[in-house]
Amino acid sequence: MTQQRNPQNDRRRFLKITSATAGSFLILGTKASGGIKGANDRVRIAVAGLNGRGQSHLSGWMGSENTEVAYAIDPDDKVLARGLKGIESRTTGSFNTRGVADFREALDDPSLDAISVATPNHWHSLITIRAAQAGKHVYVEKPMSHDVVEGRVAVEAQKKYGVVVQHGTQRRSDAGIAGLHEALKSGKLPRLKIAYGYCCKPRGGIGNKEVGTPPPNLNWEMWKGPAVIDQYHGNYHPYNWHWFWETGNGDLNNQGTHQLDVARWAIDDDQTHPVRAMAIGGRFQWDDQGETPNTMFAMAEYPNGQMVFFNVRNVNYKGYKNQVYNEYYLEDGSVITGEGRYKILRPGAKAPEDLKLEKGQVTPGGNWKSFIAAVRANDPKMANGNALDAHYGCVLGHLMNNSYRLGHEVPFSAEAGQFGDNEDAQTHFNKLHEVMRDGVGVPESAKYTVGPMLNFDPETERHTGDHADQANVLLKDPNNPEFQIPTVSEL
Ligand SMILES: NC(=O)C1=CN([C@@H]2O[C@H](COP(=O)(O)OP(=O)(O)OC[C@H]3O[C@@H](n4cnc5c(N)ncnc54)[C@H](OP(=O)(O)O)[C@@H]3O)[C@@H](O)[C@H]2O)C=CC1
Ligand SMILES: O=C1CO[C@H](CO)[C@@H](O)[C@@H]1O
Repeated sequence: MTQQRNPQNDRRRFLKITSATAGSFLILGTKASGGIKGANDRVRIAVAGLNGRGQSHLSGWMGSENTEVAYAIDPDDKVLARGLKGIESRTTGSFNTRGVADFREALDDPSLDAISVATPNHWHSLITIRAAQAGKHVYVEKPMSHDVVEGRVAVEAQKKYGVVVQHGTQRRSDAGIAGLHEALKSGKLPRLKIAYGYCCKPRGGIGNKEVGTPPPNLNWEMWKGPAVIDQYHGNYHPYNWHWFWETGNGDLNNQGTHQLDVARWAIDDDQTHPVRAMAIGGRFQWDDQGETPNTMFAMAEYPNGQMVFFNVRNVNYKGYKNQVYNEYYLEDGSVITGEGRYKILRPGAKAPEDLKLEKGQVTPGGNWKSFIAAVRANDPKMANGNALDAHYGCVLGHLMNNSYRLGHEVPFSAEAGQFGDNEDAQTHFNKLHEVMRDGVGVPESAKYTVGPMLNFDPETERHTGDHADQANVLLKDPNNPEFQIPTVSEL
């Protein structure tokens, strides 16, 4: 996937894409409607990935003023045709949307302003990087990166080409959450000790599917892209790619990316990455093909001593408690809960009290309209959840996952956690363990996977110390030759 700079494009340094994809391009189109009606400042956006979240992207852009979906992109003929039909019926033919299997074709169009990415995770950084090089603004779904190294390249590409990159962490557009974090950082509230994220939503196993040949409607090379996958099986798509390491990041960096990002956002502004991270968990009860854990307790520590704790719990059971939110443990012993409408339980108090806070600073309009406003203003600073914040939030999860992936099995017991002298971590892990033992009914014969405490250097973005050699391998996925992530110096 080689690209060369085209100096003729002054506005966005459009890059001509020189390499062709394997296989032929599929070009479809919605019914032409007598031409584009919008004024010159109409934002023309491409949507990549049309199956699930891509539908929300389409609705978001269709609900934004003077914005046209110029391209619909999907490597699956059937999904693409269905997507185009939906666009046509929702816009009564007023868009002139082109359907393509290969995003590079959209990036090749000088009249395109932006691309929104709702593909599986292994594509997010590469499309972001190539779009930035082509001078296109990017709305990229969470997690912006599938590994640590590609996330950094995406950050540098955004900086170099000056495009807007907004991360699909829509809580970044919530002025209520921004207000709480501003209050925590300004000293109006007691100092934050632990930012705790929960991703506890019930899910089920995915069974086992035989390896075989991809269906004829799927351009498998374009689906795989940068991910090295030995053999196709039907469990990769749609959606269940989340539970395989080469394409997904488990629920920690799936649903959990939202809560990881909120937790990291609450940490002091001068902190970038944690210096230590570890995780313990397992894939309990489901006898299936999935690789990522359905249960996890993880912790990370920043250079200033502030911590992030995280809890993933997906195994359903009678009495399941849904927890998809954040909590804030403060140094004076207070605990803040609630999202948007916060309550604080102060030490010694019998009940929590309402926390009345000023709204914080965000670009207004919610996640979709704020992005369009930033694109129209050509101002990357207006992004609610910019590339750098996206990187820091995603890396937090990647480091926890790295620890888990290097873990060893120990008996399923409350003593399994190895948190040094961190009593808070032991207390919170014990709560998870009790739910898994008493609620879910995980048998004593089961095993936890306990990851090592990994050290990380926030400057070099490399693991250091014990286990560094193995952990550094996990910082960068292998890529297929045609879809290599460029290095920063190649940008
Ligand atoms: N912010 C939010 O609240 C949410 C965010 N998301 C994020 O959105 C992303 C998509 O998730 P979801 O829709 O659930 O996943 P799906 O698997 O349902 O959809 C992904 C789509 O992308 C297509 N695709 C694969 N490769 C490419 C490519 N190279 N170019 C264009 N399209 C491609 C897939 O093709 P095929 O049909 O062949 O599989 C599929 O249609 C994820 O990263 C997820 O984290 C998801 C839900 C909510
Ligand atoms: O299951 C899901 C629904 O909510 C999440 C919100 O981002 C998705 O990413 C996830 O795949």
